[in-house]
Amino acid sequence: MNNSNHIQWQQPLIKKEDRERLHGHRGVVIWLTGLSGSGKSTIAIALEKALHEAGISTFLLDGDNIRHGLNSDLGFSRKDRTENIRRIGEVAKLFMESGCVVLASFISPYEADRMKVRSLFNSGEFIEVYVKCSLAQCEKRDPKGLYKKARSGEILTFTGISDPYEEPKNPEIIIDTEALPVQEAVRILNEFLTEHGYFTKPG
Ligand SMILES: Nc1ncnc2c1ncn2[C@@H]1O[C@H](COP(=O)(O)OS(=O)(=O)O)[C@@H](OP(=O)(O)O)[C@H]1O
Ligand SMILES: Nc1ncnc2c1ncn2[C@@H]1O[C@H](COP(=O)(O)OP(=O)(O)O)[C@@H](O)[C@H]1O
Repeated sequence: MNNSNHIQWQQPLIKKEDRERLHGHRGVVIWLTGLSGSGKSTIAIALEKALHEAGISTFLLDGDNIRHGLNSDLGFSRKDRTENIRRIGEVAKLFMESGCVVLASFISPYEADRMKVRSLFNSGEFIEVYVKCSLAQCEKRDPKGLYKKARSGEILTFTGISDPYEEPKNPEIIIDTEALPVQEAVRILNEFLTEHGYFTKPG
């Protein structure tokens, strides 16, 4: 039953801007989308380390990990992927509002689902990063042996093989991991955040 008619929004005294002042930087979501094996987790983990060492409050949300807990009831049908991304979008927003730099690493294969997540945020709070890598290269890397299983039919509806991946239409950043080493991707993302004022102490 939907009880939303009987729920009222509570207005807290402490706002996002107050928490950002405490952290000394802005809250933001860096949303990494791309094929399995494109390098999303590798880049997110390396970026988080660099930011943490620079004194930035971070939180990493990663596909495999979230699917062990919060989203353990979801599979890989179109409907479940959409619900997966919807819930993660809400979680990312909570962490962003806590004043953290959120690194969200999910295949998130559907443009409409990513756009819905984006619509939860104000301008500048959501940065979409397309971690670009050809299917051939992802399959060559196959870090978890999943492409092999997808080709043999052991895994059904596998992104890129038997399920779609829709390339982002207007991502803020494209990182081509066939051309750039991990540390260069980290440098580019760090530079973007610095140049756009995310690390300056909010007034
Ligand atoms: N069928 C199928 N298709 C794609 N991926 C699969 C599948 N089955 C399991 N896995 C593993 O689950 C990880 C992707 O989870 P996500 O939550 O990021 O997927 S999605 O955004 O809901 O499409 C994905 O992680 P990454 O390889 O890091 O992308 C895989 O390890
Ligand atoms: N330039 C690069 N950027 C990111 N990962 C790379 C790069 N070159 C090679 N790799 C390798 O590709 C694999 C990417 O795996 P992973 O980060 O788990 O991808 P995803 O999270 O997108 O599934 C890792 O084994 C990583 O070491």
